[in-house]
Amino acid sequence: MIERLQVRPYELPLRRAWASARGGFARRRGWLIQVSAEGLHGYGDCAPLPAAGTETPEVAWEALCQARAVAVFQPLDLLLESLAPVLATAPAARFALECALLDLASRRRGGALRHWLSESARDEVPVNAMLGPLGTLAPADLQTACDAGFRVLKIKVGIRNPTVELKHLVALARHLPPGIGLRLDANGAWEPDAARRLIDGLNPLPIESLEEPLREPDADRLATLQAGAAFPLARDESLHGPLHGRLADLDLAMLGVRRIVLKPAVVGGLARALALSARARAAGVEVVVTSLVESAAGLWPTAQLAAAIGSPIPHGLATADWLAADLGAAPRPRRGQIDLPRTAGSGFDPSP
Ligand SMILES: O=C(O)CCC(=O)C1=CC=C[C@@H](O)[C@@H]1C(=O)O
Ligand SMILES: [Mg+2]
Repeated sequence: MIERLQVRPYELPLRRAWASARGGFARRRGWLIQVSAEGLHGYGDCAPLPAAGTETPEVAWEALCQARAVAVFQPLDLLLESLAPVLATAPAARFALECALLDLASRRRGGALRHWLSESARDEVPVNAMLGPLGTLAPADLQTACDAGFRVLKIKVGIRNPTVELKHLVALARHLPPGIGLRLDANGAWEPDAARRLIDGLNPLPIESLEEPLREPDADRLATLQAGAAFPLARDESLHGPLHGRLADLDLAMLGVRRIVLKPAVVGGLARALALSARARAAGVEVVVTSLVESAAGLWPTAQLAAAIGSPIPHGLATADWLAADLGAAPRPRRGQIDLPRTAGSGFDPSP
């Protein structure tokens, strides 16, 4: 039975501004959720980012207020169901509440959250380095990430002229050690012709994947591009535009791409992301989990989800260093992976 649900606002500055073809941000604002029962606490993070596909902060706040109003004396496993109508359009709020409930439930059981999600969860998660926008990068930046043990380096593209960007990528790739791949994210920047030319130019380079190449990403156009690409194309935010309501019964082999990117705060929670990933992998589609550049309270359960999914492809969870302050100790990669603790719950504990 839930005894208390607290919602605390926070605001965390970034060390340097985040930039992408969809805009950026210099700070992350959200709410730390704490659910309490029998002397134990569970935590979740609601940090909406509409550009990535979540609800607005106003809609999330409304949903959290409703949750706070009805939570006390509810059984843990019934809260989300009782709020289904309001949470249907508030995935970041739903994610936060579910994380807090599952963190508490797994602490009560004395096991790690990943084992609540899957008995065969791994204890470590391979992750990519997130280097930021291409225009800011020199070979030394890539070398630093390689020296830290990352095998996949993610770079934001689609911000400057495509010909300039291609030249820059060719120059950077010349300095890459063997076995290192570049993960590019265009965040929907290009028209089909520009995307086609870019992909032709990228094909000889060590590109690990390319997220969201197209401004209008319909499945046929993506499939044509994918057929000419030597690496996986991935859908991320375009899973949640017009497709969103149809995701539940969509054949995921028909998305036009070889990979999907799942952000549990956009999908509406850990269990939903896990189910979607199982369907994707059964359809032969690769899955990558990424953060929403949120606080440690959101990053820990997202890393637990990635461990439960168990996909060997590096996940986008090395974002804690982008924040100049945090709500607690965050998962930090070592040698290109996050090692998850054996302790009960998600791994998050708030700083005193
Ligand atoms: O994937 C990563 O390594 C980090 C997460 C990440 O890149 C993103 C998080 C939030 C918003 C986006 O700009 C971006 C993405 O589109 O994947
Ligand atoms: Mg992306």
